Amino acid sequence: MSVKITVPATSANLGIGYDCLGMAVSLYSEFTFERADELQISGCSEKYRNENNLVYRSFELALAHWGEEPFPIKLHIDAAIPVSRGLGSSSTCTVAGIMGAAALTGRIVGRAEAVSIATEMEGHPDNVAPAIMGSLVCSFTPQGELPNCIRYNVNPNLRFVTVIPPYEVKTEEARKIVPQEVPLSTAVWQMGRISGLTRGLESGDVRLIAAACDDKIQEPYRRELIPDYDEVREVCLNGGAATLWISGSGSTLMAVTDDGLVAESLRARLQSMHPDFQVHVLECDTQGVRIQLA
Ligand SMILES: Nc1ncnc2c1ncn2[C@@H]1O[C@H](COP(=O)(O)OP(=O)(O)O)[C@@H](O)[C@H]1O
Ligand SMILES: N[C@@H](CCOP(=O)(O)O)C(=O)O
Repeated sequence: MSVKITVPATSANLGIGYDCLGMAVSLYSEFTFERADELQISGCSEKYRNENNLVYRSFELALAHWGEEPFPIKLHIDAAIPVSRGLGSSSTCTVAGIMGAAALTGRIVGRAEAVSIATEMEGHPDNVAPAIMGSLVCSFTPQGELPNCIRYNVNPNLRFVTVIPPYEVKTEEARKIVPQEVPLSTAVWQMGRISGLTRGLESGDVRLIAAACDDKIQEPYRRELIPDYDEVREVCLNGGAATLWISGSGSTLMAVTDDGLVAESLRARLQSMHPDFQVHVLECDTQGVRIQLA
């Protein structure tokens, strides 16, 4: 028996919601698992074809949670989501490993448990929660409890113009430049805007989305890691997008519009300016991780 796990890309933070907001989007990576006599990994770069592969480490972690011994697998990865661009490639690996372990051992794993194990692996729930649950998710973890995940619908008229530069930004490095403490005034600034952004994404009110998207915690520091930030932002805002945020820790930039024509025009313009970038018009993914037995 083989099992195919499909996991959506995720845009974490959405600018204002550092480490607590994330949204699943319509770009996917696929992971096919079957039992084998020895570990075999294909479809990814050579450096990941070993037992340190994040998918396999997450597979082992999930088995350990359930008191099961690890066993070798044949794993094939078909990833449309590029690595270290702020679209949650690491979360796709983590989520796939957990769901692959459940499927191959015949275990039913609920979304809450999957989010909890995945958060242990990732360190923060903002990518893994929407990758598992779909849609827009706000997560927080009360002391000593499992993560609480609040799922919001996203207005289907919204389009996310996703601009992926050819260079990486490693999340680990991008976390180091975010100040560990903020003044009270910054905390207050962020709180109101997080509420405004979730309501704006639900209702499709792009004016509210634009007003709320003004982060002071991480974007002012991380934009320095993305040489094309200023130019892409200007093109998107002048071209009719409501706002733009750094997706996750970058390097991807994501502009928001409720006008499909604006989205397509921006995609064409940015792609012709930067043939070496990937530029997609994405929608919110409402389903999250999918499992198919073959
Ligand atoms: N196909 C893959 N196989 C194994 N590990 C992967 C794969 N894709 C991504 N990863 C892991 O995810 C890491 C990238 O994570 P990160 O820097 O957080 O960026 P991202 O925004 O893409 O999640 C890689 O260094 C690697 O450890
Ligand atoms: N909240 C995290 C999100 C990182 O997302 P990624 O897709 O860049 O891995 C952060 O901002 O560090």
